Amino acid sequence: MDSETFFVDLPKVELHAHLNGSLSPATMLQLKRYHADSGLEDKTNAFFDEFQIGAGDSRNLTDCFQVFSIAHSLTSTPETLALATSLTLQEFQDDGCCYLELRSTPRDTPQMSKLQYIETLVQAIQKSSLHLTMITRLIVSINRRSPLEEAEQIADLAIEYYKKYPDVIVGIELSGDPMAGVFQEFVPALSKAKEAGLKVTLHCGEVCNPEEVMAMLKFKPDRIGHGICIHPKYGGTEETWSTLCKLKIPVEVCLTSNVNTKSVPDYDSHHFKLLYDAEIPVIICTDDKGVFATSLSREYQICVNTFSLTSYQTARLALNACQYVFADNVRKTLNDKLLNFIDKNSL
Ligand SMILES: CNc1ncnc2c1ncn2[C@@H]1O[C@H](COP(=O)(O)O)[C@@H](O)[C@H]1O
Repeated sequence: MDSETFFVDLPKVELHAHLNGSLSPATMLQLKRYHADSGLEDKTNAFFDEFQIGAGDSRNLTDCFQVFSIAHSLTSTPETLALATSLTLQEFQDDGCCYLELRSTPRDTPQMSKLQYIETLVQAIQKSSLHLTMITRLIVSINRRSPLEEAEQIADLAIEYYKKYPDVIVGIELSGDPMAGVFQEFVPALSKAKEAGLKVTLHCGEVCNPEEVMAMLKFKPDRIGHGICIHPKYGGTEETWSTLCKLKIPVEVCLTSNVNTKSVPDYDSHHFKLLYDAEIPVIICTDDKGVFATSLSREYQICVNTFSLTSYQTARLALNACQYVFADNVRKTLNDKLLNFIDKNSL
């Protein structure tokens, strides 16, 4: 088996993928075509080529948050949102993903309410599950820029939909520009969701803010995203690092996203190695595969090549990731799939 095939064939779980950042150029083109065919206004023409942030791009993490509005303008009706979701799910499956936790921020648009946004995603996921082998679950996102009433509203909707569709909705998360908003103010909304049974993941340490990192770790989320500025070498403190080492909260690691937004200088100096060596659970993820022109199999390949992991270590990485999926009832199925792959390939 050549190495590229190995990384695609390896059954992988994707636990950190923002829907509107995951739209591939092919999906965006289909959405544009849909707009043209149905007479919907397409405001993206002038900006379409600006969507991807590549390796040599001069844009940074702050600039990155502006590009999402390009995708947003193509997913503002229930039909386009459903189309974007089903095309994206198909792409993850084609890349060898066997379980996906898709995340997205419900938003009001002239054509749909937040409630319709969640309903549309749930329906699109359920419909796709009829022909896909990949299992998909949904994490509802709260944007750090949201006013508190909106965060509360989203938490209430997440709880309502979790009760209605417990086999689709599994968690809630906090994301968006890390320079905006104050974590503590979102704690009541997140706690309410947690008490109702939803799992919680937080974007944590994407920029240097040790006080916030401490508050987030003390909140004891089920997972954290990125976890860059936690070790003192990366803008954290002894306290933030020792707390993470003690709590061993699993970290969703997004290599290319961090390199392309210049949150870390290059792959070699990515904090994956520190986390891995400290035996903190790490899950390789894409973040925004469309924006950063990547795929889950490519992220595994980059990780393995950068840190010289053996095929056995690679398979263990994918196997361990299964333990941290929010849908407890599919863990065994995923585990068995990986063990089968390891066995079949004599790893
Ligand atoms: C690069 N690192 C990141 N850090 C923080 N938040 C991010 C992000 N990448 C994406 N998002 C969040 O996901 C939204 C787009 O998908 P949805 O409209 O929700 O599907 C962005 O607007 C931002 O809030």
